[in-house]
Amino acid sequence: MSARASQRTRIKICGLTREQDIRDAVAAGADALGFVLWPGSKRAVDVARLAELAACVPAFVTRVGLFVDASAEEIAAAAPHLDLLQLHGNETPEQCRAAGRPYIKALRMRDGIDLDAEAARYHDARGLLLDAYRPGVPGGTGETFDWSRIPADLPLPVILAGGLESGNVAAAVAQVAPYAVDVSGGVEAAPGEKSAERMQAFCQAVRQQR
Ligand SMILES: O=C(O)c1ccccc1NCC(=O)[C@H](O)[C@H](O)COP(=O)(O)O
Repeated sequence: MSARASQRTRIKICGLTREQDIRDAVAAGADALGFVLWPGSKRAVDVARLAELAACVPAFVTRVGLFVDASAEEIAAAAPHLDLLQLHGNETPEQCRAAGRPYIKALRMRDGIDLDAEAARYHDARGLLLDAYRPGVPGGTGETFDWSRIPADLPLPVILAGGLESGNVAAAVAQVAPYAVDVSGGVEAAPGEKSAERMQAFCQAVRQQR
């Protein structure tokens, strides 16, 4: 599927830690919800908490588990509560495949990254999530990157991430026409605590554009 297909933009809200935030995100119109299984995150949940939160997600909303260089055992323990993996570390294509689950590969936009080559390496990914690069920080930086660096004809769906919020997401969608947008810090009241108003504003801004 072309990353720039003319269809509605999917919305993923990442870093959910509270049941009410899940209800508010779904009411706002989120298509997918992300749960951070990396213990180093301010938004981390363990598998027991993931199980509780995942049980609150209604049908037809995708439960995405975010991992950073996790072991196969760690992924397998969480997988029963997830629909999709988001592999956000330095996982090789072989490690991604070894998880045996549908996955999206997060790529941080370091200088010189060749997205066409990365798309070929991760050809069986369900999409490429493109995020800002800050050395030593695996993700959730709240920073944008230069969207003009994204080739127009990538062969995988593009999930645009990094520093999006209600004030810039319409411009991002207009410029990149991604398959989906991903937001975490831009819809928070505090780390790990989403704001119903900010999620509403974000989803409305996306919908007004495409
Ligand atoms: O959220 C984190 O703490 C995190 C930690 C390690 C890897 C990824 C992490 N978050 C990723 C995301 O929340 C999103 O996929 C994306 O990076 C957007 O984040 P933001 O810039 O805050 O909107």
